[in-house]
Amino acid sequence: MRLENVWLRYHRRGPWVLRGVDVRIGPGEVAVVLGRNGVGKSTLLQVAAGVLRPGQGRVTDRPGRVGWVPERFPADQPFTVARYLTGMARVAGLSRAAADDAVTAWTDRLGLARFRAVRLPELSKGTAQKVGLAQAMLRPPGLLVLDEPWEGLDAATRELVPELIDEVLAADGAVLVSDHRGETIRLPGARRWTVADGALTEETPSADETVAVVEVAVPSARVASTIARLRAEGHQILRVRPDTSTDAPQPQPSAPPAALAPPVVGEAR
Ligand SMILES: Nc1ncnc2c1ncn2[C@@H]1O[C@H](COP(=O)(O)OP(=O)(O)OP(=O)(O)O)[C@@H](O)[C@H]1O
Repeated sequence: MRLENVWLRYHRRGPWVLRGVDVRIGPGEVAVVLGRNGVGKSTLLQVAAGVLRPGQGRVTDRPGRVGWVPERFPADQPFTVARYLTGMARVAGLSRAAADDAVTAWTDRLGLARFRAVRLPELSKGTAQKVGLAQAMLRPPGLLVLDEPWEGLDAATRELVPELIDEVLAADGAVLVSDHRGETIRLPGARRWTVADGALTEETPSADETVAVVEVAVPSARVASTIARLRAEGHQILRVRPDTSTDAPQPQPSAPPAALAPPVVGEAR
């Protein structure tokens, strides 16, 4: 997909928010959009997603299926979670049966199962954000656009966001994500676009930004505190999984101590 000389302003005589943005993103690529508050990150994402049309310039080769997660999910709609998501799945072109399956799968995965019969306006902000995330993923998108997706989410769902991004990339989709909390700073392989004064510049990655994934094992009781400490040190938590080796025969006394520790925390720097 390419944004070609894109200019955008919200009012006829208003200031230009985007001034001649020219950028391209390909299948399997993720770009993090950075910049100070009010600089135009959301505006850029909305142009990319097709929510806003540029005043001048154009967007070409946008994938057919776009998943758009706005900064604030518009929860002021008179539907239950299940009705809303099923409707969105149908709009995305799924058959009734496939829509039902997708809604079940995504509400389960995002911890929304017990909210299926709850009306959108009654949801907390974080739960509504999860519905926004589910809605974008019901049908695998060729372009996933996430505007500050970590805002208001609980810790477990925040962990899931990089996983969802990876899944879209693995299926050759492209992902754009804005971030003012620095959560994506170590999204492995992400391009970094900075918006300032209406223009977009791309940082060229330097060699010391390459990442490695390190698995560490900690006692179950210390998982939460370890995650908090690693995050505070600027590491990205990729996933937390139980240690399956506890199902295996007991290790011999000579086995390394790591084999005895139950859960494993994966992290990258
Ligand atoms: N619907 C709108 N009508 C008029 N002006 C708008 C509208 N939406 C955004 N703007 C203005 O456009 C500029 C860019 O806003 P935008 O939301 O894209 O910035 P942002 O970088 O995403 O900010 P934040 O980090 O606070 O979300 C701001 O000056 C904002 O006030």
